[in-house]
Amino acid sequence: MASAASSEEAVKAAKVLMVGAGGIGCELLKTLALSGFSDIHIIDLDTIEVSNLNRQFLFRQSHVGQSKAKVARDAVLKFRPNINITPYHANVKDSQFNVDFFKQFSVVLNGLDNLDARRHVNRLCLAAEVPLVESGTTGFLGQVTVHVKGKTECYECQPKPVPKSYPVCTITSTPSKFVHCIVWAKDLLFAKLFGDKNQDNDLNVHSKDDSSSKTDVFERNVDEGLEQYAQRVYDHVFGYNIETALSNEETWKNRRKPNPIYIRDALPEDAVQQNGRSWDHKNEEQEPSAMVFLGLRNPQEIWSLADNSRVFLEALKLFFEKREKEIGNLIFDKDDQLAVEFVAAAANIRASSFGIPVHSLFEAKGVAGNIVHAVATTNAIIAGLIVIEAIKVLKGDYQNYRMTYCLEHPARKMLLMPVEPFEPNKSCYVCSETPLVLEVNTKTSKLREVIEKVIKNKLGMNLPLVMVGATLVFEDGDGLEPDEAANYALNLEKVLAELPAPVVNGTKLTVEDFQQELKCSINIKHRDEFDEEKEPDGMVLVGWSGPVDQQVTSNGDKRSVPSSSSADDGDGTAEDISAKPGMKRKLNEILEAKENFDALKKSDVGSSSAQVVDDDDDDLVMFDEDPKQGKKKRLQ
Ligand SMILES: Nc1ncnc2c1ncn2[C@@H]1O[C@H](COP(=O)(O)OP(=O)(O)OP(=O)(O)O)[C@@H](O)[C@H]1O
Ligand SMILES: [Zn+2]
Repeated sequence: MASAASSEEAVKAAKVLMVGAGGIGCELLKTLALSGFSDIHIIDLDTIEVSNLNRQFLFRQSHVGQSKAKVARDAVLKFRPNINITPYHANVKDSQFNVDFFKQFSVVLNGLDNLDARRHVNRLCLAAEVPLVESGTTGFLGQVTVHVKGKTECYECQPKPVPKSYPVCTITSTPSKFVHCIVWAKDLLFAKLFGDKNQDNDLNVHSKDDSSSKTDVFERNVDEGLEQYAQRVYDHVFGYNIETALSNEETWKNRRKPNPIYIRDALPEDAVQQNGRSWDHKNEEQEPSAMVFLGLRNPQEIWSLADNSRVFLEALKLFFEKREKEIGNLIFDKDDQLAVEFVAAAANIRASSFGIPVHSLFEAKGVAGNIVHAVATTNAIIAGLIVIEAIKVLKGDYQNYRMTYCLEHPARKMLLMPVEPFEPNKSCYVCSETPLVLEVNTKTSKLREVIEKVIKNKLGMNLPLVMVGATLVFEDGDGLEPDEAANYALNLEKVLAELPAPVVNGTKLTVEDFQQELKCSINIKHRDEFDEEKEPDGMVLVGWSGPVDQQVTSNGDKRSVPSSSSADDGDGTAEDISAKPGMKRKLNEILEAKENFDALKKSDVGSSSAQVVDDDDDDLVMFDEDPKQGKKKRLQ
């Protein structure tokens, strides 16, 4: 029992940092405490919500609104009063959690739900040389990976699958699946009516009366009653726009034609009767809901076209009546009841028009919010595996490190698929020193664009510093002298070739983020032209296929499984895995369970909510999980 004893010692001596006290985190904290860990620090930025209570069992109704990290600590101290748990109700990206902070820990354990925070922790762990055990779950799927500097790959060594996306024309003109109708309702119609009016939008906004003018039919006319306005929008998007689309016969040669739907067809009798109703003033406090107003109680019920039409009109009116101040700034949020009602109803009416099966509000919400319902048992299994790997890490037992996948369909009676970890990727810019290559038009692109599009967005740096040779051309962050700040602000607006130290073909840039202690070199390659559709940034990081376009976010960090990470060809086969450098072949047998493997490949394991899985070959981004990020969209 020598190794058991040493495990015990390792556990006792360990000082552990847990990041995230959500679904996985609650299970993890409990398991750590019950396994003998006695010095645990927890960071979580969030407070407890009612929707957490079904699986984050350290929390109770009375804790709603309180810090997750603090309540989790108190709950565990009740059954392990003699251990030390230090909570931080804070963002792990805060500057207090710098490299020195990370250095005090023996191991870091992630129970996060987004790519941004995961990348940040990865970088700090590398800089502090502290091992990281990463994890993620999506419904029945889960995974745990071990990242030890120099021994295994880092979290960013392999690209993560980008979120599922759809060609714009499928969304605007030829939907064939319910998800296409949802994306239309959410990213086009909802955004047009309630979001930023200045954003590009592919909805046809001109009516037949004034198709030559610039008037936008979505603008409410002065003196136009709300009911009249709502009906006009309805008729435009479900009637007129469909008729216009039908006039292009080519489109429908090999497709089923849609039916235009006008309000008079959907609600022949009572369309006008809706006029003049007023909100129940006694219930002024309640969240406005078209469903509640219309007496539709069951979100799992499939509504008729008439009911969907009523919900559509009512929700639109309620936005104007009750939430007018927000109009112009709204971004679809799956937790916004009225927004979900509007999007569900609009998607269903569009689906009816295109002969696509309609769905309940509950199902529509799941699709619109990219929700995969979290499974408490998966979280518990994953938390157990994290502790197992953490103990190996503490003992330095690196021969036995495993990344483990929790599968949806047990194969050969196996629920878990352990895989030997990959070696570090020699061309990973995060954990190796391989320079990146940036193709850019140095005569037209400004420094600001390179910093925003490449250094911050793609490379994930928060407070970058940019050097051209030995000349500092930009620095971010507090503490700059006013003249320095002014100088950098000037540089930002200069094109690369005109910077004080000119950036031209062959120049080497050094970019650095002190907070993340990450430094990398970028070799500049001048290129005159870029394809607007395929290369919308107007610059390309050559060979870079990392988690670039991951708006993924709010909740949707995407972890990759071994195969999908290699050539990004989406063909996840056992061969792909075994061929991966550093990968041992002994798991081929297990990998024959292709059903499991495909499930893993498609489902982007890594968070409690994931992209909608779709089998189209489209690769255009329409989804966006992080409301702070702009919508990504490219035409094919
Ligand atoms: N940057 C961050 N710093 C600290 N904690 C974070 C950060 N990003 C995410 N978290 C925390 O990670 C946890 C992830 O847990 P989980 O996936 O269960 O999400 P959740 O928000 O609790 O649930 P859901 O999103 O399903 O409603 C959350 O508690 C969240 O607050
Ligand atoms: Zn790496």
